[in-house]
Amino acid sequence: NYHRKHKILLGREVPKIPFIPVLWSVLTGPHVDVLEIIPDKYYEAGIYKARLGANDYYTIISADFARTILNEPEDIAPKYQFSSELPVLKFYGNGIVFSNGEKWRTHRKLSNPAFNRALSPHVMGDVVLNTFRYLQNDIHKPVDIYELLQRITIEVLGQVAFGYSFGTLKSKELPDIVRKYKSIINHVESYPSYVFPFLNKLPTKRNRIFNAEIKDFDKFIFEIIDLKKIELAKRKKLNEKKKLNNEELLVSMLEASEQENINIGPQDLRDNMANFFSAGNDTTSMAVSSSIYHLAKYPEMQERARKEVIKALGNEVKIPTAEKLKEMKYVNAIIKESLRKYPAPMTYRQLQKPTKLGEYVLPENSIVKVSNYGVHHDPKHWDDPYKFDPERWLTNEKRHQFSYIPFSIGPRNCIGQNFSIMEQRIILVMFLLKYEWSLPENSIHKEELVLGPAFLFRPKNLEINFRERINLDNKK
Ligand code: HEM
Repeated sequence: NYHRKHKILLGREVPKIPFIPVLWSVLTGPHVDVLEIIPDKYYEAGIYKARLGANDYYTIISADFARTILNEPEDIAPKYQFSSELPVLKFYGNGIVFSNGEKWRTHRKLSNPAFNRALSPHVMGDVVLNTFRYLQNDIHKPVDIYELLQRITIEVLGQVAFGYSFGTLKSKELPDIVRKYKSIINHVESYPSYVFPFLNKLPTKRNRIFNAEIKDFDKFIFEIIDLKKIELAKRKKLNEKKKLNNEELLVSMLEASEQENINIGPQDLRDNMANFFSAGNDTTSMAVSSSIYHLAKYPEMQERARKEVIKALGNEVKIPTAEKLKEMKYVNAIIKESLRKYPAPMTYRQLQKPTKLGEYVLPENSIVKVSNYGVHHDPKHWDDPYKFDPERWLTNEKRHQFSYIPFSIGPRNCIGQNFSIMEQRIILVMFLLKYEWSLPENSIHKEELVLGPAFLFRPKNLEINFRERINLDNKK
């Protein structure tokens, strides 16, 4: 009667995941929603819900439902607002990733010019060359590939975001600020802090360390912002023709704010730098880890990819051009397939109006997660969905536009997707030229990639054996 009186649509009951798997996932640290293998009954519905703490979370695994949610204007399906007590918001602040409304629109407007310009492969390529030097003396030992890729992506982001070299590839010892940053991210991803928010207020040792690390990270970013502002003002005063390198995200944002006459304060700049930094680091590291892992598991794919690279670039280690990178169809199919199997699973929205999804009606204020992982494994759109198969990208088969959404689609899609694709291509192509690689005999990943307990996908101690094909003087 209440529903009828208030003209609220009624829909079918959304299938619910039983409490035990949800609890298990919380205790063991989830990496994919709650379910790693999604039963067909949920695919028939295209949606399921799970109760965590005080809330029901609706998870969308159908391409059609994903289209409905992701195409909603950003004020109808805004990002879900986590409580500001949570470590995730203490680190991300009110930057582009979690803000909504006018704030988000301003962030996006000021960030667009930097991400829309054509990228040069040289900064990334130089970092990969430094990686080869870094690995040189230890190449006979197994390499923790995810850890190595984090070093690479952090170094690339430091240089591209604010023209700063962290020096992650100079020695095994990580620079102090990078160690703190990684420790911050570990805490941000700790699941109990979401389910039992009161834990974040307790004066525990971990909370104290976290707060101190955030303070140090902020100090570091604020100093860089000040430096760039001074440099920019100096150049303007001298009316220098030679501009600052506006390929750097920070400089580009400062310039865009002047041109658009929008005053962006240091806190907003800090928040956005922290957002670009963490949104672009572990995601890309995971994507390349998956490509390298699958090429280790399937040596015939590795050989085929290498042949393609050598045909395009010659049999020597060099930085590829952006045009050459696009030509390599098989390498690009591997990258696409890696992003299909292990996408970034975080897309939380809170509906501002009741929303109809097929036979279901989600009430106003529902918390909805579009599961890129779920959508990417729907047997309606993917044959043998759990199989790693780059071949599926080499046919002309037409697919539902929303069946493949590793970077999301719609107003809140990933602003760094071209950046990441370029980075993945450069790393993979240069590694294929420089090394051959395989899984160690006793690898726990022989059958399937074993994931660690984290919010984003992350391999568990993935070691790879590398063998040098060509040395740095291009001798075989
Ligand atoms: C393989 C690599 C990457 C993947 C899979 C990925 C995936 C995604 C996804 C799914 C979203 C939407 C999140 C949501 O709706 O809640 C997103 C947003 C975002 N990504 Fe990425 N991303 C990657 C790399 C990057 C890089 C390299 C950067 C920056 C340097 C970046 C910056 C961002 C930002 C700033 C947003 C928020 C955009 C907005 O809300 O307007 N990402 N990303």
